[in-house]
Amino acid sequence: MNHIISNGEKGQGLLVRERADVRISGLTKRFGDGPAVLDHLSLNIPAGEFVALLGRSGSGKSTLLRTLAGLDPVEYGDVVRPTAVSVVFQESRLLPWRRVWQNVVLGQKGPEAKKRALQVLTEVGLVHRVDAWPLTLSGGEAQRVALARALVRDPSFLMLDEPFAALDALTRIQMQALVLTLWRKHQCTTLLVTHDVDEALVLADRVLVLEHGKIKVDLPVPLSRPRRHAHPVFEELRSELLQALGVQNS
Ligand SMILES: Nc1ncnc2c1ncn2[C@@H]1O[C@H](COP(=O)(O)OP(=O)(O)OP(=O)(O)O)[C@@H](O)[C@H]1O
Repeated sequence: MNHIISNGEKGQGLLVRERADVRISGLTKRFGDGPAVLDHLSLNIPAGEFVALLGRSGSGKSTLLRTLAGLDPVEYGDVVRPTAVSVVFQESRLLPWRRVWQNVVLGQKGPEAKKRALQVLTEVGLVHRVDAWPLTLSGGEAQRVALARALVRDPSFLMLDEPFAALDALTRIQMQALVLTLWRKHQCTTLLVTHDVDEALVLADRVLVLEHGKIKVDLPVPLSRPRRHAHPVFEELRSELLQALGVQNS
């Protein structure tokens, strides 16, 4: 059943429904009297697609994601997205006074909840830390718990806001591989916000660049996975994206 969460002054606002595709049309967002951060932005993400969103700092990536998640209101325009969504942020946002498994199934108690936590913690390779306290986890482990907490809700739309930005290079590569495995298994529509062009090209079916409140570049990645950085098409796409971001390609 469709359910309108917030009625826009113009457009329908945010509409949630069972289907797993995402449709955005004419989305406009400004803070106070400032310029439009999102300016009549339109975008469709078919069910199951993995999309990466790049853009310079301050270009509105997090604002778009927060709006899709329902954390910021839709004031102008229409957003239609699946009911079941999960978001993973750069920081794991775990409650330090709850054990790992309790953080995963926040609010649920009893043996069934713990069993479910064990299932998803196994998927993210962290079942051995099920009873640990968050403060004893490494940064990578904490993000695995955040991923498990996202998965436990069985999302049909998964949003990742620079989830690996604070991790070292090796851990980031391991986490990228994990995200691909989880995406394949769960087949959820996925939107990854990142600053890392190579990360976008390794993971996504399609890479977007946000600029002046609009999608400036919408680039399909016609490469099978696993992807090699040295592949000529990979290098071509990297150059194109770096140019779009105004970065010199050395
Ligand atoms: N709550 C807010 N109040 C006022 N301005 C805001 C608010 N949130 C974001 N902005 C402004 O909106 C613009 C876009 O911010 P946003 O965080 O979406 O960009 P971003 O592309 O995610 O940046 P970064 O890559 O640095 O994380 C920025 O100019 C920011 O200052």
